[in-house]
Order: sequence, then C-alpha cells, then structure tokens
Amino acid sequence: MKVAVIGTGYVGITTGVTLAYVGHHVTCVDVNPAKLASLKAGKAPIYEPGLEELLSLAAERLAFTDSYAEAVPEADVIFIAVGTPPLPDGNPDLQYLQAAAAGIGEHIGEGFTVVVNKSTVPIGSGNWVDALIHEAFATRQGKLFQEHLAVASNPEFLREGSAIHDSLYPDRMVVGAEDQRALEVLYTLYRPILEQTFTPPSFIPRPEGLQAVPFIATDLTSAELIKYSANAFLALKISFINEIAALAERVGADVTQIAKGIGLDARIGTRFLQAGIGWGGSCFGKDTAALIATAQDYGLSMPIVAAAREVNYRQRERIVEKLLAELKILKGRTIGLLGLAFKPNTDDLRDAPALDIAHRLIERGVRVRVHDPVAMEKARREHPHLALHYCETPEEVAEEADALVLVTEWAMYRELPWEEMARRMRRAVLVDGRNFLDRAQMAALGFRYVGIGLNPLEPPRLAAKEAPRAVRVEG
Ligand SMILES: NC(=O)c1ccc[n+]([C@@H]2O[C@H](COP(=O)([O-])OP(=O)(O)OC[C@H]3O[C@@H](n4cnc5c(N)ncnc54)[C@H](O)[C@@H]3O)[C@@H](O)[C@H]2O)c1
Ligand SMILES: O=c1ccn([C@@H]2O[C@H](COP(=O)(O)OP(=O)(O)O[C@H]3O[C@H](CO)[C@@H](O)[C@H](O)[C@H]3O)[C@@H](O)[C@H]2O)c(=O)[nH]1
Repeated sequence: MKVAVIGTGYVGITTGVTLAYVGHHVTCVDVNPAKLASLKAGKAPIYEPGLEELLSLAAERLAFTDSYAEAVPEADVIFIAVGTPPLPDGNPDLQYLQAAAAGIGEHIGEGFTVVVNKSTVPIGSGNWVDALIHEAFATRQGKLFQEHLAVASNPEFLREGSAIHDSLYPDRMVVGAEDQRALEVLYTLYRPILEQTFTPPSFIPRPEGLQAVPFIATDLTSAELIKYSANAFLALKISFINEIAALAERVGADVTQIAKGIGLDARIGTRFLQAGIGWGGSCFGKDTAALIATAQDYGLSMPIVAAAREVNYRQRERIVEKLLAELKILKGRTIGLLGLAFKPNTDDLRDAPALDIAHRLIERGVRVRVHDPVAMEKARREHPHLALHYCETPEEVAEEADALVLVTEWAMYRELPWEEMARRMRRAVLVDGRNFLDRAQMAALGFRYVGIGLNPLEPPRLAAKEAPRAVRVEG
C-alpha cells in the first residue's frame, strides 16, 4: 500500500520505517529541515536502538519530504504522528494536529483515503480532524464526499528505547473508526504484523511464541480513551510502588521484596513495579494531565490519577531530602548525577527527572556534575541556561564529589570501576535512584549506599535443601 506519515518524531519515524520494512511504500513528511536532511542521509535524528539499521534495510521503500503535495495525494493511508505537547493548563497543544489536518485536506487525492490519528489526542479529536480536512478541502475544490475519506484512531503504545521492537511485535493493535472500510484497510495494512508473516530483522528477533497480535476494532472515542487509560494505569502502578517504598523505608521493609511478593500474583503482574525516582518522559506526565483536564471538561474529577502525579513528582524532591540527610548541608557541595535521559536507551529529555533534580540542587547552591552516554549534547542544546558541568566520563563526575546520584539505569553504569570512583570522591555517598546496583557490593567497596525503599539488612534466604519442594524466587 502507499502510506504517508505526517511527523517524523519517535512515533512517526518508527511507524514509517516498520511499515516500509514489512513491504509498504512510505513517504514521511516533516517541517523540520534538519530532521529531513538527517533521514535522507540514512541517519536517525534520534537515539533509538535498531532504527538506523532498519532505515537502511527499508531504504528503497522510504522517502522523506517537507511537501504534503508530494506525500498525500497518492496515499491510501495517511498517519498523523505530530507532537501534542502539554499546555500550562494540562490540555494538549493541538496546533500541530490542526496544521497536519489542514495540510492533508489541501492535498488529499480522489481515491478512498484513510486518515489515521496516531498522535495521543483528546476525546473527540477524530471528529475534529475529519471536520478540518473537509474544511481545508472545501477551500480548494468544493465538497469532499464522505465516500472518499474515513478517519480512524490507532493509538501508539511503543516505549522509547524499544520502539522498533514494540512496533514489530506489539501486545495488541487498537483501531477505532466509525467507518467499517477504515477497519478493513488498516487490517490489511497491518496484516504482516498482525499475522507475523514478515521475516524479523536479525538484530530485533521475534519474541518466542508470538504468532499473532490481537486486533481490537472499536469506535473512535473508545480508541482515544484506551490510550490515555493505558498510560494512566501504568503511571499509577509505578506511583503505587513508590508510595509503598516510602512506607517500607519507615518500617524497615524492602520494596523490591514487596514488588516480587505482590507481582507474582498474576492479577497484579511483576512489570512496572520498579520503585525509584519515578516516571518521566514525554507521555506519562502529559497524558495524565490531559486525562484530568478532559474529565474536568465533563464535570468529573480523577482523584486516583491526580494522586499518582503528586506521588511521582514528590519522588524527585525525596532524592534531595536523601542527599540532605547524608550531607546535612547542600550549599557549596559538589554532587554528581549519572544519567540525564528519562530512561536508558534513549536521548529523550522531556520531563527527565535528572534535569528537575539538577535544577533543585542548583537552587540550593550545589555544583552539579553530570554524565550521560547519549543525551549530553541534546541537554546542552535544549537547556543552555542550566548550569551543569558536563563530564566526558562517569569517573570525571566522581572527582571530588560529595555524593553521586544514579538517575538513569544505563547498563554501562553497572560496569563502572566503582572502587576507583569511590577513591576519587570527597565522600563516598551513593544514592541509587533506581535500586540498580548491588548494594552489598557497593557497601563492600566503601560506599554509603542509599536506595529507594530498601531495608539495609539483607533478607534471610531459604536453605538450599528446601529448594526442590518449591519454585524458588530470589534475587
Ligand atoms: N514518544 C513516544 O514514546 C510516544 C509513544 C506513543 C504515543 N506518542 C504520541 O505520539 C505523538 C508524537 O509524539 P513524538 O514523541 O513522536 O513527537 P515528536 O515531538 O518527537 O515528533 C513530532 C514531529 O512532528 C513534526 N511536525 C510538527 N508539526 C508538523 C506538521 N504540521 N507537519 C509535519 N510534521 C510536523 C515535528 O517537526 C516533529 O518531528 C504525540 O501525540 C505523543 O503523545 C508518543
Ligand atoms: O517499573 C517502572 C517502569 C518504568 N518507570 C519509569 O517510567 C517512565 C516511563 O517508562 P516507559 O513506559 O518504559 O517509557 P515510555 O517510552 O515513556 O513509554 C510509555 O509512554 C509511551 C507514550 O505514550 C507509551 O506508548 C508506552 O506504552 C508507555 O510505556 C520512565 O521514566 C521509567 O524510568 C519506573 O519508574 N518504574
């Protein structure tokens, strides 16, 4: 099929590249000339594992342009994947969506076209996009008949850092539409993924046992609300375990044991119960705020979602409190942050806890040294006024530091020469904001190790002779 993708951010470029990889002809449109130049040169404009390799494998079926006139008229399916960043009142800024819909309306072709909203948008946006396309078309050449256009919602659930994996092997595919033809076109478009008939790229293998992806066909409004509900639920799962972590610390329990103890109940599930600094990134904060704002428009409050936000943002201040408890005075101290990106395997800094914590420390008179394996250049560019001391290596961050905070659990931080790091520091205080490192090992190396919700005592272990009777879960 011929596909156009409007917007080549994390979602747009992943959608474009994976659809081209499974056999479709895709033209990606963006208004950012730097992104287009990079993509045309075969370079990924973002750090996303596997993206550049897939760009190269699918190159002959991919084109990049800033022209709607080039991409839209011939397309059978047009995806909208522009940003919907938050406004100060929590509502998403829809100006990019509006511009995309207008651009599509001005250039849409004569054949039947499905316009698919992949951006995360407020309830009712599908109908709004439909109206905008008709309006823009009308200014050009009169009435656009309903038989030429169907608008669908196809929310995206990919995670940054594993975007290609999540797009090739999604847990489910959700499509909402009022027009059955749209559902059929999208089923056909996604068939290679739904039925897993494509040959997996060697560097992102198919998960064992995956044979087919559930296809959820629903109405537009439900599809839009599914996206917000999924993100809100995941966000509150993390906030829940962080709330328990705070209590665990007070009573001398261990949150990692609690997460395991509740998570193995299949109704709860072990994933997204990792206590720590809390969530950041471009989606959870924005989407929980948007859900609350939408509910308000309909005269409802969302106390559970609001509480999840409150708990989350409190976690960042708790790091400062832990540093204060260790160092007593913060003014004049040097503190090193390991990791800037909001999670590993991405260079995304949107709502990154590291930047927020750095800001809070600088306000209290701390000198902040930072390291991140991929996000430093972006941080310099996007936050020129934040007075950070960027270090080329983690060892440099440790130099004369009064404390280190591990903010992002990059795999490389496990392998650091921690003994040497401790020697370089003025005080070997280590706040592990992700409970990522081996606390016993760190203590043995001379660190004062502070985690999130951890019992400083090692838990007792079952004697080995008891093991054969039951499945042992340890670690
Ligand atoms: N990032 C994620 O992990 C993720 C996952 C699921 C859903 N989403 C949702 O998907 C949407 C896109 O998110 P993102 O992170 O990819 O955004 P992004 O900011 O990375 O990318 C948006 C792109 O759209 C381009 N753009 C803006 N206006 C345009 C226009 N009029 N025409 C063409 N291009 C235009 C921008 O230049 C940019 O390249 C958002 O609604 C987001 O909530 C994001
Ligand atoms: O147990 C956990 C799991 C995650 N996090 C944090 O939560 C944030 C979000 O992580 P993750 O969900 O892996 O990354 P995103 O790329 O933000 O993906 C989320 O947001 C996307 C945008 O809407 C959705 O598409 C995805 O399904 C949804 O997982 C990060 O700061 C993580 O450090 C935790 O603190 N504890």
